[in-house]
Amino acid sequence: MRVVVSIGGSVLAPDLDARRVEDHADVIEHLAREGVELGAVVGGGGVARDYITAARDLGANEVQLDQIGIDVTRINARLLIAALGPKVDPKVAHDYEGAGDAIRRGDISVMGGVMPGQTTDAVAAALAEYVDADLLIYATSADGVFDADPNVDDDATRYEELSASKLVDVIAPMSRDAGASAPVDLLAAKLIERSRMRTIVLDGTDPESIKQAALHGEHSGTDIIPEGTDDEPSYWAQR
Ligand SMILES: Nc1ncnc2c1ncn2[C@@H]1O[C@H](COP(=O)(O)OP(=O)(O)OP(=O)(O)O)[C@@H](O)[C@H]1O
Ligand SMILES: O=c1ccn([C@@H]2O[C@H](COP(=O)(O)O)[C@@H](O)[C@H]2O)c(=O)[nH]1
Repeated sequence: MRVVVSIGGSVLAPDLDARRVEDHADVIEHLAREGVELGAVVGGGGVARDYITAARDLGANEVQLDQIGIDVTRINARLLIAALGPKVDPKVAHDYEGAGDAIRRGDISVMGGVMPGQTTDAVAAALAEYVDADLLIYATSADGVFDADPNVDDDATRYEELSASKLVDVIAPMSRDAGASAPVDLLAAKLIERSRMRTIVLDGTDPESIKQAALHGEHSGTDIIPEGTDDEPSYWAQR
C-alpha cells in the first residue's frame, strides 16, 4: 500500500517543539514498518504566514511571497527529515520524479513546496497521482472539510464525506493569496477530482489519527469519495 501524507505546518510546527516533530516521525516510521510506502509533504504553517505578512508589508509581490512560503515549507521538511530514521531520503525532494524514485526504492520521501501559485496541498495531490498512491491523507488543523470556516463560524458543519466535485465547489470561493488558509487548496481539489484519488482530510494534531486512518481507514474527519465508488477499498478490508 502506498500513502502520501500532507502534514500542515500548523500541525507539525505551530512552535518549535522537537517532541511534536518526533511524534509525527514515529507514526511515519511505524507505517513504514507495517509495509506502507510513504511520501510526506510538509507545509509552512504560522512561520510561513509571518514571513509572508512582513514581506507583503515591504512591497513584495505574490510570487515573491510564494517563494518565501516555499522556503519555509522546505525548512519544515528538513525538520521532519531530521527526526526520521535511516529509511528516509535525506534530501528534501524538489520534484515529483525525485520523490517517486525514493519511494519506489523503499525510502520515505519528504517534500515541501515546489512552485508559486499553489500550496503544499497541491504538491501532495500531484505526488499522490504521480506515484499511483492508494490513499492521500491531509493532516490539517481542522477536523475535516466544513461548510464554513469552523474557526470563524460556530455553526459550521463538517462533511463526513464529500465527492471530489463537491470539494471543488466548497474550496473554489476561498482565497488563493500567498499564506491563505484552507483545508485543501483549489488545485489540490481539482487534481483529486481528476485522479479519482481516495482522500481523507483530518485533524492531524494527534499524529495517531494519521496512523488509524492509513492502516484502518478510521478517522473523524472527511472522506473525499472518488466519483463512481462507494465500497471500502480492498486494502483496508484485507488488514
Ligand atoms: N470550509 C472549511 N473547512 C475547514 N477548514 C477551513 C474551512 N475554511 C477555512 N478553513 C481553515 O483552514 C484551516 C486549515 O488550513 P491551514 O492552511 O491553516 O492549515 P494546514 O492545512 O495545517 O497547513 P499550513 O498551516 O501549513 O498552511 C483551518 O484551521 C480553518 O480555520
Ligand atoms: O508549492 C508551493 C507550496 C507553497 N507555496 C507557498 O507557501 C505557503 C505556505 O505553504 P502551505 O502549504 O500553505 O503551508 C503557501 O501559502 C504559498 O504561498 C507555494 O507557493 N508553492
